[in-house]
Amino acid sequence: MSLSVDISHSQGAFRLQAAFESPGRLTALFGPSGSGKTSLVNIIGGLVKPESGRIAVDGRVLVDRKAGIFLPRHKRRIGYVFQDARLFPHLTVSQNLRYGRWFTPPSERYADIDAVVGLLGIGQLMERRPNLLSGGEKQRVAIGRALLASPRLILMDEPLAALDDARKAEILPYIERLRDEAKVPIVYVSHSIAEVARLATDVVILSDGKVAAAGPASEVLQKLDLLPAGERGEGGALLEMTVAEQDAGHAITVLRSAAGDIRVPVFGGAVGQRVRIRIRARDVIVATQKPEGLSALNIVAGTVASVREGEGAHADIGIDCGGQTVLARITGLSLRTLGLRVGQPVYAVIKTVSFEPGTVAAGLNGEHSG
Ligand SMILES: Nc1ncnc2c1ncn2[C@@H]1O[C@H](COP(=O)(O)OP(=O)(O)OP(=O)(O)O)[C@@H](O)[C@H]1O
Repeated sequence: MSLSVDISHSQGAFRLQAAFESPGRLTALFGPSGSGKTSLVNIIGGLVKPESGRIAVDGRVLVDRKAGIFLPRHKRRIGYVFQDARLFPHLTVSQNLRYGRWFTPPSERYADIDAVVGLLGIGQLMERRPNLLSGGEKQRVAIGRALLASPRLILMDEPLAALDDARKAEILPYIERLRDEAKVPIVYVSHSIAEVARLATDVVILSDGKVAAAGPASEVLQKLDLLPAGERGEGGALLEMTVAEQDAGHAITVLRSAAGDIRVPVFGGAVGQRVRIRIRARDVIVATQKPEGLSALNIVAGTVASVREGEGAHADIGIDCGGQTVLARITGLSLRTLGLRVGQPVYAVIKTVSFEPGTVAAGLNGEHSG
């Protein structure tokens, strides 16, 4: 899959100038309020014609101002999912879903209704009208309707923003399945690191209309200073691991990767299941010798791979643990006291209880670029 964007556009005093390439299945557009996320979504969707530039999805050009190409909205084959589900109130779920298919020529329909209903777990809702659905159920139906139009790209603009935490938790696994099984690239707008860390294969950080960083989620979420200020404390490493053991007696799950074992509060996956965990940089302690007599259950050996001193009193230490990088945010004072330098063997210490629900999730199925 591929999404290629290189556009500029002015709206009043605001100038959006965005260029990035994403090979991933779910590209998160991430940034603070007013950074240009919705403007970019509107340009990708064809609601706004950019002053200059080009956008292509899987090699298909949606707009290329130099070449005089501007595909109108209805020819872009883009499925939208907004914050509010926007279902037709007078139609049942089944009718809402089928509505999505009307506008796609039969020869171009790839989405099968039974498969979509199964993917989103909405089979028991088919005869209900939207007013009898919970917020999370409505959003699942809205995703189904978008998917049944057999789109070539799905644009999700803060689809969870209107839901409470319990409803968010309910719907996230379905978006993960969509990402892994639907074989259609997704652009996902959010300003929550928790969501982005869970879902994104690739991340584009927008700041004041410009791309501050773009690349694989595991790399971009380590650039703490580029993350929106309010979310910086949530940034850190994303590690791909496998469920190795369930220690029911202690309500702990042991995860394994080349980085070593990590113990997290019990997570319901089966042994062998791939998971992705987020380790916040602020939850990691660096030790130059293996600590003993410590309550923290996770002591992971590694080597200092990078040292970046921030503008404040802190420093970000990248620790290579068996090929995956764990990031630690420590004070500049600790950096100097410990004399940390690239290549030095160290231990990353992480408390098990720092892995709250949502920091451990199903891993990516299939290849990164899918
Ligand atoms: N039609 C318009 N005319 C002039 N300025 C506009 C127009 N639409 C948006 N803007 C400005 O463009 C900037 C980017 O807005 P945009 O809605 O894209 O940001 P955003 O990142 O999606 O924000 P949020 O997270 O709050 O939705 C803002 O400063 C906004 O005021």
